[in-house]
Amino acid sequence: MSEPIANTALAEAVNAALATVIDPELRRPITELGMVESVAVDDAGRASLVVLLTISGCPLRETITADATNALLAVPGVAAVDVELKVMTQEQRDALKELLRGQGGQRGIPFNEPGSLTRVYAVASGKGGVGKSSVTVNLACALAAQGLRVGIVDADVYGFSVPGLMGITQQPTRVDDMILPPVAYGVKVISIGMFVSGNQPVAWRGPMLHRALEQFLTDVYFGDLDALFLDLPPGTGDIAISVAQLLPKAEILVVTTPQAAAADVAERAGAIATQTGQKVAGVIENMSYLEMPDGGRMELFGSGGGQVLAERLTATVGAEVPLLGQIPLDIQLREGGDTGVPIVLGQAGTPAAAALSGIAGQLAAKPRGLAGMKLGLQPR
Ligand SMILES: Nc1ncnc2c1ncn2[C@@H]1O[C@H](COP(=O)(O)OP(=O)(O)OP(=O)(O)O)[C@@H](O)[C@H]1O
Repeated sequence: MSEPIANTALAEAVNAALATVIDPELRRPITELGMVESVAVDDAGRASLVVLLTISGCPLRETITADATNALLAVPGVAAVDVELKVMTQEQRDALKELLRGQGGQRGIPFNEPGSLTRVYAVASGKGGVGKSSVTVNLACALAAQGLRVGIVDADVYGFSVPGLMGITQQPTRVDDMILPPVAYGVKVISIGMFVSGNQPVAWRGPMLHRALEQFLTDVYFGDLDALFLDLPPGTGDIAISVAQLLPKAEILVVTTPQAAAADVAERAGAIATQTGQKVAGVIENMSYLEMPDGGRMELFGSGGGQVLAERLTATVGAEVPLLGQIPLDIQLREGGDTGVPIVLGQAGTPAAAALSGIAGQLAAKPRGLAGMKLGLQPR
């Protein structure tokens, strides 16, 4: 253990600097997480910092080392930095888990707690290939870019594609029974794809899917989120039912193409809400048109499907279901998906990115979910 820093002003500046170092997975200052074991600065201005990692193979050790070094070098009076990495003891890890999960460290789905303000959106579609995953990823990134805390659960078990769309190759870190999701563009992402090796198909049936989703929602540490998106498999299968059971507060976002036939199938995906008691937050029409070089619009997949679907769902569920936006076809949207840089971040000026950001803006404008919130009144 090193000596405490004698110079109070320097000690304060060093602590303040370390408080700016954010753990890349937990997204909280390393000082709050009990990750700073000790810090000392000698007369020559050489700082010695001991950082406690959650697990020995922590994939982000280099990021933490570099961030802590840079933060300390910015402190006047610090000329050089040595970082020693150690691993937490079981006791320290337990204390960390308790800090993250709250007193008693109980396990459960945090988004269902009465005080949870997270808005949960289940992104559904009638059929595959309409751009559900691309829309999910872009909405999440657009909200994160606005400073919101956002997570994605890629529950599209048969066609998981979110990690690829966001350029994520890192595996989740396990801290005992707690899973820390990789973060890309400020969005915490967990996917079935991170738990199967290579490109193996997931041949799971209903009960297993339900358990996998339940585990994601219980064991993955998302922290306090403003919005959580679930990318569902296409159709009205088991997962949609599981989501309704596991996250009754989840609102459904239905993605469709403008084609009348696609809207017909999508209506079934949205109408499931009448059976599950969920709310339909809105319809998103994707692949609405292709902008021609002369400024004209070619409606490759017909037109009007999104509006018709919104009207039909409004009638079916008995509450206003708005058409939240129409996203044009854009090669750059597909390319952004292929390279792992969502179009709202990589090509923000394009009409497709503007349409996606417009939809994200409508979601961001909604107040954080207050339904079922406790008033916090205590009987005296
Ligand atoms: N507006 C668009 N313009 C151009 N390409 C698009 C657009 N939307 C989606 N795509 C492309 O269409 C393909 C299918 O999109 P995506 O994977 O997002 O669909 P999906 O509905 O999630 O499919 P599945 O349910 O089968 O996983 C991808 O290659 C994607 O890049």
